[in-house]
Amino acid sequence: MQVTPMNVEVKGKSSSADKADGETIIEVRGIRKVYAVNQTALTVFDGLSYKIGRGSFLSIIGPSGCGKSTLLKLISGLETPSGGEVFFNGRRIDGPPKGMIYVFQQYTKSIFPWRTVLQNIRFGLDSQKSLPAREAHEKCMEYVKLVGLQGYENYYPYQLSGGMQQRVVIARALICEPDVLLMDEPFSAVDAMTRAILQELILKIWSTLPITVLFVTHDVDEAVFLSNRIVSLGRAPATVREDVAIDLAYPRDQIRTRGEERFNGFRQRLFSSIFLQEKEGIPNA
Ligand SMILES: Nc1ncnc2c1ncn2[C@@H]1O[C@H](COP(=O)(O)OP(=O)(O)OP(=O)(O)O)[C@@H](O)[C@H]1O
Repeated sequence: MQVTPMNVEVKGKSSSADKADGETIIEVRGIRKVYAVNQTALTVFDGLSYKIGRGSFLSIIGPSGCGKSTLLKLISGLETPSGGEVFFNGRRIDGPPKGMIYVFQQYTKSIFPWRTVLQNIRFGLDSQKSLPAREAHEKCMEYVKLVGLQGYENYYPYQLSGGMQQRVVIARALICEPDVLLMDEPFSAVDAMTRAILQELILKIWSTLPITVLFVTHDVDEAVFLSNRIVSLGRAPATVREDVAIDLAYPRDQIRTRGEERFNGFRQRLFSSIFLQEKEGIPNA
């Protein structure tokens, strides 16, 4: 399936091609997170602070189990910090706030198998019940186009590939017009080529819509390809080990960008930092 060029104009929002980190949209201030595991305390964060600029594409990387997903859950209000605070648009978060949407890795668990593509996307609009049926349909169709699924709107999930199902989930998230899209390993369940295509798709979406993307991934290359900033966490209790501005030019291209010498420079620096930590954690490695 081809990624269609996007000519969608999302009503009520201006397009923001200039994606330089803007004012702070999210602030994590001195957060602690302690889990109780088998009657012992596991401290994942012990006073982490960080500010995220509006409009950024920030990837969070780090060794396995360092707390990447936990950080995303704390930011989204799905998890409560044991100490410290998270602010979104200057307001302290004390539960999932309006304006943030979570996209998980396991699209099969987020998609409704008994609903068509259009009906799945329509579900994202259900909070706007006042929207007349025709307008709702037109809006859903805009998002079908945005994710390149035109022609498939009446298909059921079982009739779609994994990558197409993840597109449905992304469209359903975006139709809520969030300020922040939180993505936790969203492409790790699809094959390598589909993943490369979805990476380009999410970049096109990010450059079209005024959204901030927080993206958790194990894949350093994916993080460098997508992000304008990468935070690399150390092992728990996690601190920010590296905070790198990825100043490769946008629009990025799977072949040209990955061939750039500076792409490899970023990749090498971040990969070695994580790899050495992973190795330290394995006895006799
Ligand atoms: N609900 C929970 N209860 C207890 N421990 C948890 C819970 N959620 C996460 N943990 C633990 O917290 C630590 C951080 O987990 P988290 O999933 O945030 O790490 P991660 O960096 O995203 O991991 P990975 O890279 O392997 O996906 C891990 O040791 C994990 O076992």
